[in-house]
Amino acid sequence: TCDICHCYLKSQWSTNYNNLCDWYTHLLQKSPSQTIRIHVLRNTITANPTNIEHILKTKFHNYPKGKQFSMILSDLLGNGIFNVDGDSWLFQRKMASLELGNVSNAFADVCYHVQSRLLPLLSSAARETDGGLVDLQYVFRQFSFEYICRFSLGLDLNSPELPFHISQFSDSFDLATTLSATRALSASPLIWKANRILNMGSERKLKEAVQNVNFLIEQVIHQKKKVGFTKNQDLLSRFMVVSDDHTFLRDVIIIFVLAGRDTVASALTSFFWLILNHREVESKIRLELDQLMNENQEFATFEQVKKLDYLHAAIYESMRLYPPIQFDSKFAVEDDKLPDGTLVKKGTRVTFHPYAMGRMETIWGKDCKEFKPERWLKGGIFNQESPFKYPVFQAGLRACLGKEMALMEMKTVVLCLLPRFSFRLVNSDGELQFEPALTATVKNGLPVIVSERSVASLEACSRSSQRLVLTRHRSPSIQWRALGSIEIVSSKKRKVNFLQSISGIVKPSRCLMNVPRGSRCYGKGYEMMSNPLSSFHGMAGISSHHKKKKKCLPVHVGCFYTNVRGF
Ligand code: HEM
Repeated sequence: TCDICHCYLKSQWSTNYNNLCDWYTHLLQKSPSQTIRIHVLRNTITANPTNIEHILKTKFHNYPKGKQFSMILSDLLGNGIFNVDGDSWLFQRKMASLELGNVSNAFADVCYHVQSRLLPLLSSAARETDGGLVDLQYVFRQFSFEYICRFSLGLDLNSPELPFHISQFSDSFDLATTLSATRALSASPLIWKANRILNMGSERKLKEAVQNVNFLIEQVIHQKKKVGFTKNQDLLSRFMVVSDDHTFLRDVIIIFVLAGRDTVASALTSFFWLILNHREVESKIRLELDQLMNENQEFATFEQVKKLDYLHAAIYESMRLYPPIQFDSKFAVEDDKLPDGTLVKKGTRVTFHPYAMGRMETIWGKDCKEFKPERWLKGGIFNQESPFKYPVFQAGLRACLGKEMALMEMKTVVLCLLPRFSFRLVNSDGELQFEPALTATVKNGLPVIVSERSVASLEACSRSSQRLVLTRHRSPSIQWRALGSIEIVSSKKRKVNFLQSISGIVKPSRCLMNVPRGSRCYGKGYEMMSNPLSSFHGMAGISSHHKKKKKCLPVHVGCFYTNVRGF
């Protein structure tokens, strides 16, 4: 008799929505209590922050992960922290939080990893004529997998002594997570359980993949025992000091690989998709970095990274709209009543939905669907919201332990990539669509054209409708050559042809940039449009006035600049 259940059972939702999350979002937006119930799934789904505080904090002990969840992932995750409740969870949490507390140590490692793996990979792609085609989602998955292997297993992927090729591990790991996730999609748990007993179909493949993963981790443990591990900084070595139980060690490590890999890659993928669709945000990030770093500094320091409020806000904002873990469930131990009056029966499931929550007007206001990092800033400083409004890292006693590390890792990647490369989306239309997986995975990846900024830059402005901010580069004097002339459109939308308006040297306090000698630019807020006519040379830089005021200068540029050095 329930319309929602009817629609669910007949999959009628799929005529209007690309995925289940969007349909749930629609239902939650319509619900006065921001809570719905799918009776046939015995599932209460909520996007109500007060309910979430109740589930994750006030009544934490009534809402453990539950057997249903741990059974689905038990073959891969064993008794690792994700998959257990009670004392075993508490012990692992204490141990792991010691390890994850020291983000500044991890920063050095992330930098090393970005420089030795990520930058060379993108540079080689960018060297292709007209830029190289790369799938950023794939690149980020590889990067975060390799980094988390370094962090948790201590594997140096540049070392000739690596006990196996990293792709062996990542392929088996991928297969095992995908097949575990598909268990949750089967109509009844009895189906996959029967297949497991009979060792058939995807269950047979899952068993083989898990055996491979176990074998490879076992090899690492053996190698560590051979060469010694007490002085090592990685997570496995730390746990090996307190335990010799290989199954326990394996379970601990697997969780970290899972927790730290796909989440970060997913967050980076949607972040890049968003900023490449919102060039003004990308430009503000570049500007913020530029203002912070010294003239000849190659990479930001840890202390500098902590000061990047705008970037921090942009990352939070992108995960508000695209949380890597779109929803999460618990199972009620006893009957309960949520603060909004919804009754929850013992043994049933309660799901909270960060993806839907990011789209709720009741939480974020009328502009909730817009990508606006500014909503996180007060007077230019990042302003934290309640984690129950934003449970992207979960909240309460079981909140994500790797949050700080993940944020630092993401920021480091963004800071290293943006000044060096330009990215252009291959498919810039439409919304992101996701595949069914444990963490949000973009369907068909994120193909982009990457080119090195020092060679051909400002390519962002190839479409006249795009906005960008020209920022001062760190090198002291920048020679640049732009092909095409520029037309300035005043704030009154009166077009002034750039070449016609040549009449003296620009005043530094009022200009967009020091344009060719004799050219004139007007005050802030003017927009420029292209009109390919001729080429000119000059020095580029943002005026000290704007730098001091930390103001961004929005411009429209419609031409392709080539041979721009220094931007
Ligand atoms: C953007 C990146 C990340 C996001 C969005 C994220 C989100 C989450 C969420 C939602 C949970 C709760 C899962 C549940 O209990 O069902 C969680 C737990 C956890 N995360 Fe993260 N995570 C991220 C990155 C990381 C990283 C990099 C690490 C470690 C290297 C990590 C380590 C953990 C651990 C150990 C837990 C289990 C905590 C517990 O059960 O007490 N996470 N994370």
